[in-house]
Amino acid sequence: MIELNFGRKLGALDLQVDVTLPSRGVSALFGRSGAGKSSLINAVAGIVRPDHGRIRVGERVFYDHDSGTDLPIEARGIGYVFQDARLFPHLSVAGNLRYGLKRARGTHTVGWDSVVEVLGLDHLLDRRPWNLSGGERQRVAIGRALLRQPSLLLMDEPLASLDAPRKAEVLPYIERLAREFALPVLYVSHSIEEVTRLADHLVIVSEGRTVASGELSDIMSRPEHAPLIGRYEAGSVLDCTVLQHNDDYALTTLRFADGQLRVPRIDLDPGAPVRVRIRARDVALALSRPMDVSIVNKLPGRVQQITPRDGPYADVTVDLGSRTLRALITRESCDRLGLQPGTPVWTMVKSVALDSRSVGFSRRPRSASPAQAPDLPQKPGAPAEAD
Ligand SMILES: Nc1ncnc2c1ncn2[C@@H]1O[C@H](COP(=O)(O)OP(=O)(O)OP(=O)(O)O)[C@@H](O)[C@H]1O
Repeated sequence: MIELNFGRKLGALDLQVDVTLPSRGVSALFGRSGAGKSSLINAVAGIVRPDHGRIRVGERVFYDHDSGTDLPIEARGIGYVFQDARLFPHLSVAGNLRYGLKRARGTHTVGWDSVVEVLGLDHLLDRRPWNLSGGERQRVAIGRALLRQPSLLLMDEPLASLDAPRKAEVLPYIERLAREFALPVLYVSHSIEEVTRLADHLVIVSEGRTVASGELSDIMSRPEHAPLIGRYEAGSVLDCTVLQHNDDYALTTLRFADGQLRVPRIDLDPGAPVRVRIRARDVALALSRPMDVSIVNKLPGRVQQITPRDGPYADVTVDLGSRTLRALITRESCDRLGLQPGTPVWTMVKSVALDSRSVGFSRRPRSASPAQAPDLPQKPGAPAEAD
């Protein structure tokens, strides 16, 4: 585990961190600009020294105020990827990668060939940084950080300087590295779309404090976090697998623990793991099974919690069986339908709300590979397929 329990006053920022993170997979640090995310990972890297507390990564104590332990930056075995690639302009791509390898410490577990393959760098090795696109430069920077054989990879908004197409190009590489190399990644971002695609664990940072920490889908599903995530973007995250495609209608059916979802066609084989983010504002509720509506995704459940917001809206959390789905509806509709905790309802999600741009489908980095994808049982009472 990674134990981060420390504080530091930085100008007006009172950084107070208290979280335990898993020692594998991607832990995202999410929060608004100025929340303290960079300061937090800089303390882990040894660039910022805490005033008190403790930082431990696995068995290694990086910082412990009480015992006076404060490992120098070089001794921490950290890989760091910044917003800008910071490559050496006079070195080729291969030269930049070799620089990482030369500075490696400890056992070499990350090999040159696997880094080149996973990050798609083979055809770039002889090129100079000025000759690369922004996305390619970031892939080289990630490769260089990995070849240092880090015990922890820190990534501070690594896509922030890229335009949308370059972001889309680099994201699958980051997903893949988290799956292929068994090292923890701390990933700083203020983009919920990126976080949803990449993270296993989510930490919300607000005004210098770590205000929520837990499994991504759990933290995303809690209405109290909506103001921190952004009211427009807040919603639920469902881990699914591809069931089948309908080529005539260009649709794909996904399966998850509580039923199925039909979405615009996605180019993945049946069995492939996929993560779907469903915004609360895209979910409607009905008291009986809607028969004559165009919406194809209809899932039964029970109201679990109703959280009225200031203004016209209420957040309704619906228990689908083993997962929850959040709906944002008006308080007026809530009253008109007489919704209470326990009320049976049908949730409805338009397929067109689940396109890859607005939602972000993703191969899940840490789930089973397509060949091993679990054959999820159907919940009794769940519809045989999205109808
Ligand atoms: N050494 C310092 N002295 C004074 N103030 C500092 C120092 N370091 C950081 N701060 C302040 O702390 C606040 C948080 O900065 P930080 O970069 O950690 O936030 P962030 O969440 O990463 O934001 P962004 O996404 O914009 O990078 C900022 O207001 C910054 O000015």
